Amino acid sequence: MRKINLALGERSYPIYLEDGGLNRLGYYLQQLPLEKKALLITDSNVYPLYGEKVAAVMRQAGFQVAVARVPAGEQAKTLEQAARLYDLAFDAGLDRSCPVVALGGGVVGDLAGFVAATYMRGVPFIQVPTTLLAQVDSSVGGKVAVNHPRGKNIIGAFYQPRLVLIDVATLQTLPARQLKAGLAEVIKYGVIWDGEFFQWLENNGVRLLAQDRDALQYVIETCCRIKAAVVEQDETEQGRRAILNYGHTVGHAVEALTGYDAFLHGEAVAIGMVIAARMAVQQGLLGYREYHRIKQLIALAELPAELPADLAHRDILQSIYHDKKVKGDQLVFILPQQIGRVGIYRDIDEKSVMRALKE
Ligand SMILES: NC(=O)c1ccc[n+]([C@@H]2O[C@H](COP(=O)([O-])OP(=O)(O)OC[C@H]3O[C@@H](n4cnc5c(N)ncnc54)[C@H](O)[C@@H]3O)[C@@H](O)[C@H]2O)c1
Ligand SMILES: O=C(O)C(=O)C[C@@H](O)[C@H](O)[C@H](O)COP(=O)(O)O
Ligand SMILES: [Zn+2]
Repeated sequence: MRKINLALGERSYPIYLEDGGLNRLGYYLQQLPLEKKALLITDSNVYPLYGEKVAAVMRQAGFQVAVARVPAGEQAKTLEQAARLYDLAFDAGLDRSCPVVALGGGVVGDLAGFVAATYMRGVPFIQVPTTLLAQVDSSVGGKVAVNHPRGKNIIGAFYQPRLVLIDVATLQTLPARQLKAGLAEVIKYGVIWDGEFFQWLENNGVRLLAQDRDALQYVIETCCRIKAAVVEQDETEQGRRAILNYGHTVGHAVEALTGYDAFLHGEAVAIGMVIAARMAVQQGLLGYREYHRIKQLIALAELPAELPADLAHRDILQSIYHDKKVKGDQLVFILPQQIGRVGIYRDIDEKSVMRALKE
């Protein structure tokens, strides 16, 4: 078992990385000051795989467990689903010391986290991520949210979990497309933070596609350490944390404009990362060779790199104005300066955006 401690002043929480760790969730929960009633939130795909096993482990640890299933996929990240989960929390008799446990990918984690943050103004929240994307990104750092028809993650909070338990064994059942989508956020860390990690990915990416356990463990731990370091510097994204949004300015627009359906989050972010890198070249910030390396690694991960032809660039531009990084009428982009370092640019004009959207 590997452990990372994410420290935010007096508040800190453990991130456990343990192959087969689902079996020890009860033990980890017993280390926390929790009342013994819990709401376990999962989705329709994850429940048959792990739901009852995790509920049994929690019951062996003395918890009364109510299990809630939401539909699988992005469409579940809504206020309507949150309202249904509040009812279930009431029915289960949860008080303010009773945990909400998220068992699933980033959608379950964001939705369950939003419910935990707002039910009775906040109850303990436990993250048990089961996709690569959730294990390397969404389960760490406290961003929780639901979508609004007019934008991604528009209704949410910063709400840290008490505990994150990452069991790489759960990735064995993850569909290949979902694994690849998680690689987008993995590649992101190489571009924004660690050029040597990026180079490791260039040399070992195929091992990840083949679900090489050691490679996955190394990547998950590396990404969690990077995310923890960034969140510790700027928990509520007043500045530096925005670098974790690299690729998301256009990525979120692609998701919203295609109905949160045609592209998985990681796929949309991959497109956004290439466009931001192209913009960096056009702005004279990044060399063409580095841009090409980013495009090549995204291709190695079998991720999309360009916008769908039927997506109007004007619509993307309009959607970007809803981005949460926007201040006033300033468009904000996270642009690579080299592989391993990005800058936050608040002075990007519409003409530059339209130029970068073109291949
Ligand atoms: N809060 C954050 O910091 C943060 C970071 C990145 C992404 N996100 C959000 O995360 C979401 C994307 O998360 P995701 O990519 O995990 O998608 P997801 O939660 O939709 O899961 C992907 C699919 O895989 C299934 N699944 C999950 N675990 C499985 C397993 N072990 N075996 C088989 N099937 C499994 C799910 O049922 C779903 O159908 C987006 O909404 C994005 O906005 C949030
Ligand atoms: O944790 C962060 O900060 C991130 O930006 C991580 C992103 O990968 C993630 O998709 C996040 O939900 C996007 O943040 P948002 O504030 O643009 O919704
Ligand atoms: Zn993301």
